[in-house]
Amino acid sequence: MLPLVLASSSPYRRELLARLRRPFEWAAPAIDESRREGETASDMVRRLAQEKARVLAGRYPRHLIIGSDQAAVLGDQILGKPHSHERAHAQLCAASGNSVTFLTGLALLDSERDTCQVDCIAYTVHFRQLSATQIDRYLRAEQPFDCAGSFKAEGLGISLFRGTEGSDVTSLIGLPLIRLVDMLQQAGIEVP
Ligand SMILES: C[n+]1cn([C@@H]2O[C@H](COP(=O)(O)OP(=O)(O)OP(=O)(O)O)[C@@H](O)[C@H]2O)c2nc(N)[nH]c(=O)c21
Repeated sequence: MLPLVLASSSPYRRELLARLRRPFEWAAPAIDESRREGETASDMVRRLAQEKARVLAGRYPRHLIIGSDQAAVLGDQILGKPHSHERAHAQLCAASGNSVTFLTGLALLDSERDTCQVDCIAYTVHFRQLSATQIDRYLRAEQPFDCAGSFKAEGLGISLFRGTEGSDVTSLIGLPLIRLVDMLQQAGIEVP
């Protein structure tokens, strides 16, 4: 059975993968994450998930490598990680009263056979009407500045939601575990 590698710098993806109780190594994939002209958000996250896995194939040549990438789509905007209070505030102001769809690309690369399974999972969040004061209070309490969309759904972020739609909340948090279990099974790894 090939050893498992998570191609990610995200602590949240590591926490999610640990739920499956299989040993794994992780390494940060250094790739250019910019969107190509004319590329849809779902094509982009599928491509970037694969690139994150493939960039580590030289270092892990007989492994199953997991890559993932997320984009938050609000109308014609793509919301990335805010990295600051000001940008997070702007993202949540734009999301207030609206719906944001999180597209999460997932790739499982068998670097020995050079075969790759790829998918994109959608999860939609409907936001409450939020005042500037509520947004400030939330951001000071949770500081979700390394999270696309500027919240942590597993934490206080839930208080910002009017409702959600989607089949796997782990895809919202960053790594779609239900689909990943299918892919691992396809690659010969049984979970549980
Ligand atoms: C909506 N949401 C997004 N994120 C994080 O936002 C980031 C999306 O950004 P990314 O897909 O570009 O990944 P990142 O650059 O962090 O890591 P990489 O794998 O090395 O490329 C991921 O780290 C997600 O885990 C979230 N993290 C948590 N804990 N909770 C959430 O609700 C949540």
